[in-house]
Amino acid sequence: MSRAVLGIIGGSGVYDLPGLADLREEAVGTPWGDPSDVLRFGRIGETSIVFLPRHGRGHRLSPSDINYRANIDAMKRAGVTDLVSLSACGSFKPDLQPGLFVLVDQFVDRTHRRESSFFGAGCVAHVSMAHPVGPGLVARLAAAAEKESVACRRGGTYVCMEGPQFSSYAESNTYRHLGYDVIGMTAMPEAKLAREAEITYATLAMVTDFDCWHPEHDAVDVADVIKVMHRNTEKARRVVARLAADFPREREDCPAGSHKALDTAIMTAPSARDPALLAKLDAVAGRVLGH
Ligand SMILES: CSC[C@H]1O[C@H](OP(=O)(O)O)[C@H](O)[C@@H]1O
Ligand SMILES: Nc1ncnc2[nH]cnc12
Repeated sequence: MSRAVLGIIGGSGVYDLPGLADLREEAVGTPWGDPSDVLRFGRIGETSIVFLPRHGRGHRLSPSDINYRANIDAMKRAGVTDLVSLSACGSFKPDLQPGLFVLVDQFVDRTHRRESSFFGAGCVAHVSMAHPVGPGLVARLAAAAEKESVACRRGGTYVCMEGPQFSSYAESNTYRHLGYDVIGMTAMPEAKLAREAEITYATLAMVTDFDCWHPEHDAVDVADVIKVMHRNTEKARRVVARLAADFPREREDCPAGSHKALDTAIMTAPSARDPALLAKLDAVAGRVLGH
């Protein structure tokens, strides 16, 4: 058993987490480069919290320029066991309206210019992404939203596009006809890297717009997203505060296997492993590599 530490990654419009007790900031370096910002450490009740704004304070980083590996590695170094990702998203369903929160349970990765694995030449690993979010963490988020009377839908598929431009009408309709629920630009490779790092992950997707497919709504622009996020941010913070207040002291085993994702994932024979890559994997894979 290990002590539970709750990580929060803030997305568009969520650049801080007010109300953390014992707040301190630390620039955490990683072998993969610098995370998007300093990590903010604190506590809500007895639960340790680590907060990171994924685009950096002031929203300096575009989705394609975020160093997702550094962000997840830094969270791992900070001891994070469970990670909640807050994300603005567009909706493909008439009943998933702006203002609604969606606890997505599947992702489709359409990104193409991001580093999406800690592993590679010299240490090859294949983790399962069949069930990318932690069901226990999702259940806790759903309970927190309910207690805070924040409207929240459980389940849904988030398609992650490269961006930074929003989708064309043809793309939007294609995703809609494929049955996807929401669209954003950041959950991938974040969720994949969290799984490789054996961190339990969940996305709280906050609907801000109908992208550009809806005949009764204008095509999304940044002003729409900001307007809705101004209303969403306070709700998201309340859900996080409630989640933290009710969080267990010890890390719970994840039914999706996040806590032991690397048990059977590494293919490369010990004798064929690259010492330089193994050194970089000290935090992410230290449990199985014996660092
Ligand atoms: C400002 S609209 C597009 C932007 O918003 C979402 O960011 P995040 O997931 O970090 O909340 C979307 O993925 C885009 O990065
Ligand atoms: N329609 C949309 N497409 C991609 N990312 C988004 N973030 C918020 N709304 C979005």
